[in-house]
Amino acid sequence: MSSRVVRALVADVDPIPKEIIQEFGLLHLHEAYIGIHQPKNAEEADLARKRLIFDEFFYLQLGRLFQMLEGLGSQMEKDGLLDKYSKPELNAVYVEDWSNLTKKFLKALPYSLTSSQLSASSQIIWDLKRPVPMNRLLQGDVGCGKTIVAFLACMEVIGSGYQAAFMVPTELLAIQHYEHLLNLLETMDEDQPKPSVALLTGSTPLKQSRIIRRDLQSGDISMVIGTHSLISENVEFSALRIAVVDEQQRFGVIQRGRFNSKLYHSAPSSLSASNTDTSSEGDFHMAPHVLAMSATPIPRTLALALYGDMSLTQITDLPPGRVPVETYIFEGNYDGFEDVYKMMRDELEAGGRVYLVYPVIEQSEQLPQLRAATADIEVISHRFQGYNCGLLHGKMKSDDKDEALKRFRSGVTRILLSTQVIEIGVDVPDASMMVVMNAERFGIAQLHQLRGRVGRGARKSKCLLVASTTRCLDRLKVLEKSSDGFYLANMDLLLRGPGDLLGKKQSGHLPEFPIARLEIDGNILQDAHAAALKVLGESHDLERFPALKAELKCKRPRIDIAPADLSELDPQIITVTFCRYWSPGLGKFVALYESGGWFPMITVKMGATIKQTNASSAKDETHLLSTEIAGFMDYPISRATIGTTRHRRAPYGSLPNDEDGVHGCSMRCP
Ligand SMILES: Nc1ncnc2c1ncn2[C@@H]1O[C@H](COP(=O)(O)OP(=O)(O)OP(=O)(O)O)[C@@H](O)[C@H]1O
Repeated sequence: MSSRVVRALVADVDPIPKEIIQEFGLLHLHEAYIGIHQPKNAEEADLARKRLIFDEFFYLQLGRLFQMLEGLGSQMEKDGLLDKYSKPELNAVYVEDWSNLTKKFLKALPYSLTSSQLSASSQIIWDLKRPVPMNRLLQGDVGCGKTIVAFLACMEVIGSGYQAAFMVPTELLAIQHYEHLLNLLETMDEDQPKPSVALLTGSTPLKQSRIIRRDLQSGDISMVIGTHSLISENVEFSALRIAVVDEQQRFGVIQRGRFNSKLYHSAPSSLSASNTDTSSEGDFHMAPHVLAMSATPIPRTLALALYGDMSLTQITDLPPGRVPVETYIFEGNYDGFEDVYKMMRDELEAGGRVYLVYPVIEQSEQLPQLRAATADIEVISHRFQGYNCGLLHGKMKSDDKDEALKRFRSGVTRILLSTQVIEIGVDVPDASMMVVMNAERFGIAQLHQLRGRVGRGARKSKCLLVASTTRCLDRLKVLEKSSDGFYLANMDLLLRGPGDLLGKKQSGHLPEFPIARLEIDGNILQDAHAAALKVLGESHDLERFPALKAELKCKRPRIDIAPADLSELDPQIITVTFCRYWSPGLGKFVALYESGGWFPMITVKMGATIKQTNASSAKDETHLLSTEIAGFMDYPISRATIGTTRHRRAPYGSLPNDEDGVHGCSMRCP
């Protein structure tokens, strides 16, 4: 059968331009089809496979970039976008041209930025000065100093009179960042008005949170740090210009995207008096810039496949003076624990501070082999008399958690028994030892994160991983050998595949690749990305490559657009509702859009604002889903196609919640 099909193939079927085929050493598509079915030798089979994989990646990258270009107005913006992706190093604003506030903040830091931090900040500030919303992922190994880069970005927009929001996944982290920022602002020169900063979390008392919300709306507060409370509907900003999402892998695409509905409408606030900003009136209705930060390094291949529509910035160096954490693996038997306790005692006697990390808070009958934090505190206190022990876990009240961390930070407690609640972001530079109980319960990337809680100061630090059985020792050994998060992530990718590495939440957003395997085909993906940039660089709208354009169109989801009454549509405010199942019973729905792919693109009329609100006739579920679409609005928005749509499963990926392959996406006028 297959040989008959192969014989019937027309030779001239290749939509990819000849120059790309030559430059990237590809087989012609016809040869690839023959080669994959009837290879003459292994080399030909390999080349055929490479070509077919290239196509899988190429159309994905081309589709995303094409969508992004479509969303931009002028030729200059389009050139700018392609330039940004092809030569990111050229798009940087040097320190002299940062806003006065940012420069003063930089000057007040107790250290100099590393070269990676400086170049990341310069690239981000370049983006902030453009009238197109930034969508950037800042990656780096644990403890590399991403927070300060994000703070600088916030200062830049505040210095230009706008507001900044900084969202983190836990309260503990929110408090830590808040206090850190206040300390830094404290040391700044007095002659400059200082930004007012607020902390908003689920535990903020109602009265206080009302005041904060009022001041955010009026513009009296320039920056807010908090948990996902920041994206709740009742938080409104007067001029939100940047949303920083720390530890972005903890938030879904949906939550990140919610910032997009917090468009800014009003003129810049009081701090703009001293600004050097070049923003124009044209960005009046712009969605905020989004700076996502990821502490679990993701191999570049995966990042491209996952976030092909985001600019990527990596911090590749660590602050000077860091000594790599020494890692030791122990078996959790009697001798193993005696060795561990001995090392702990030595560390404490030498003035160090120790984290003990447990997989569970309380002992469980089902899993008696797991050591539990609360159950162990007596044992440890007894064993290490003379050293105060503290307890920290997710079930404690917010104030108690904060207090426990403060006591550890100040050295009142020298041993902190904790769960993985400390895994992300906790920064106690004097902590010098970490012991992880039942270490086999944690993934490699997670252990690397945990280990990153020590070795953050100049003191030499150690990490002791205690495994329950000998069987698990080998898997943990990779941590003994390497302290490079990118290397470990690559190992994880190779050993366990992208699904396990990313976890369910993130890997659900990976497109499907029938032939390619991300863990081994990363080079082809990079080539495909470069090829897509090249093609679009030569012809933004692909008019010069009609066969390619036609092919791309076939690869996008098919959409039937029903006619709708446009007369009532206010082009300034359009409400978007996303229904898993399209239902004509939901009232007068109009609109949505013409393309899809892995992320559907929402296109709205020039100058229009998408405001996401609750559709009045919608039930709860619809409302919930209505917020999901916001997650896809990471694009500059410029054009509208009005109608009601249904589309089939995207051939190169699927939409979240794509259970039956049929979606309805609707846009509704208010
Ligand atoms: N250039 C620098 N020189 C010296 N210390 C620095 C520098 N940059 C940051 N630091 C310090 O390094 C520590 C780690 O920084 P930060 O908390 O920003 O790391 P991070 O990248 O967010 O890491 P993690 O993901 O582990 O939380 C902090 O104590 C910070 O003050």
